[in-house]
Amino acid sequence: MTAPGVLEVDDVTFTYGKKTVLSHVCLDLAVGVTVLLGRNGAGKTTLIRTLAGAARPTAGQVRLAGSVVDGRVRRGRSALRDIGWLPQAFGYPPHMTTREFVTYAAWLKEVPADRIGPRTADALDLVGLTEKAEQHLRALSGGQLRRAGLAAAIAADPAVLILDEPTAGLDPEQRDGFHDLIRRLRAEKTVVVATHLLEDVEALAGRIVVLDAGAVLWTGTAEELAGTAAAPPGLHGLRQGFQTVLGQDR
Ligand SMILES: Nc1ncnc2c1ncn2[C@@H]1O[C@H](COP(=O)(O)OP(=O)(O)OP(=O)(O)O)[C@@H](O)[C@H]1O
Repeated sequence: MTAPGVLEVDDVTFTYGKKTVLSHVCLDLAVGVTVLLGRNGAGKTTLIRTLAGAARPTAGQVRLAGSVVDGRVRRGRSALRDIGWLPQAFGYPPHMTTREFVTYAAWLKEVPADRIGPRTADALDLVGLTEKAEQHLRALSGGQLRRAGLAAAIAADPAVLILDEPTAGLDPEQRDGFHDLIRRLRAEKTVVVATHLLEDVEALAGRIVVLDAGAVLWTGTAEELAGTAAAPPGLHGLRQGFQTVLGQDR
């Protein structure tokens, strides 16, 4: 039996027609933060969608606590209920209030009726949107909207939280706020963050998985990444390390 919260990626391959976008990806994602780092087009979003059960692998499986994550209900309880997902861009009903949006997300994830109110309140509190709870989503700023999306993703208190480029397009202050939030969640959840920003890697630490051309090229810590370029940790060292790791592919 796998440890609770471990998302197993077992030899996952994904193709669009003849184009292979993920190739034999194997990962065990455990409690804490794992950063999926890769250049544009490396396959991060495709892997994220596969982890979230939004895309079914062409071959291989994703499993959570032994249940296959593919959108189908197995043994009466879908693994998807335990997975929260914040896509890069998400559609939202502009006339819904923030509270209605998060409440709806909790309902979709089948949170028991008497728990929906408290869970929604907790999620809004965690992302700092309690004061905006009765505002329409269309009135929120980009950063607030992203936080509303995060509140929706955590509304059912999932064991796994999957975030696709959560800090893209945010200003430095909003980005710091998001990093703080993720650091708070990582103690008890399996958090997977796809990014191409080394600032995210530096702020979130955790485990790094470098994805390139659809394959896992390297895994390790931030210190180890900088170490591949014999550089000290820090943004500059991470950049040098990332380039060194990518260069090893050629
Ligand atoms: N619907 C699709 N049909 C065909 N090819 C696709 C489709 N979606 C993505 N791809 C291709 O799959 C590859 C991986 O894309 P993906 O979006 O997963 O990468 P990414 O690492 O998330 O990139 P980015 O950082 O730019 O978001 C790219 O070459 C992309 O062009």
